[in-house]
Amino acid sequence: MLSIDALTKQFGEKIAVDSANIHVDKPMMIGIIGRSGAGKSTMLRMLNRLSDATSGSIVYEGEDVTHLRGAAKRNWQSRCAMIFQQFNLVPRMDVVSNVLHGTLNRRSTLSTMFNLYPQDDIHKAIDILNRLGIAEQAPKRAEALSGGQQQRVAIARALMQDPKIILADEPIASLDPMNAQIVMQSLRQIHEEDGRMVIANLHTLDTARRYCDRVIGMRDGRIVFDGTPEQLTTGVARDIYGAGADFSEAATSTEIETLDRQKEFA
Ligand SMILES: Nc1ncnc2c1ncn2[C@@H]1O[C@H](COP(=O)(O)OP(=O)(O)OP(=O)(O)O)[C@@H](O)[C@H]1O
Repeated sequence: MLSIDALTKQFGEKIAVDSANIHVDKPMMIGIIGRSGAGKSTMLRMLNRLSDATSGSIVYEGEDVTHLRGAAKRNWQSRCAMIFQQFNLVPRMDVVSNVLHGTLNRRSTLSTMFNLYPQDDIHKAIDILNRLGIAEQAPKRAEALSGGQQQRVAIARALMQDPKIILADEPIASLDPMNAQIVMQSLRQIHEEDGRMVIANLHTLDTARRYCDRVIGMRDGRIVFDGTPEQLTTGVARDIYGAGADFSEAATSTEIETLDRQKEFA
């Protein structure tokens, strides 16, 4: 389904991603972990073609997407929608319009200029917002929402494109533990109910373990681990993070589990 072979990105002397191989044969939820600078963002950006690979290939369902250009590249980008740590919404625009922005790729310049959206798209946007539990926020300006709500708007915008793959670059890094949990649950729900593949860069181990079917560990541009959450032992994690014997998992925790424990005792 998705084959990444010897994918490499070089910035001058720096090899940000070094000959990465990832093969995925069915839609799953994949977490990419590793310390800052390990190459996680560069990997997702190459997948989405925001950044061109220096060498190697990305093949999705038999189609080589590594060198697509023009309309074919835009088509690929709408099949693998990306969400970001900082949500990338238009702050002063209302929530529905932000979500409808997800259809820009397939709308004419004229309808875009005059902000004309087909009724069907508006209904679809509201349905998606409803599904993510934020339909009542639809008329508000994006900037009036909490971070967790804004990230769900960003997910809704991505879903407008009906993507096969959702790429999430540190989707919860700016959120408090409660909102982080809601956003990760939304991504998991989209994966389970729609069968979409989700690939998320996560800077915390517990989140990857808890929500993902498969975890990929990167260190200095290389994939040093690819396995199930169960296989991700503390020893393996120490290796991924390049930490010493004093490595503490708590140092990479979003405290989601702590939050759950608090709920249990409440
Ligand atoms: N446009 C660029 N020009 C030069 N070097 C870059 C560029 N983008 C990334 N790098 C370098 O490539 C390496 C990998 O960066 P990348 O952002 O992919 O890592 P990351 O694992 O996502 O880290 P973070 O979590 O901090 O974003 C880093 O050393 C970074 O400095």
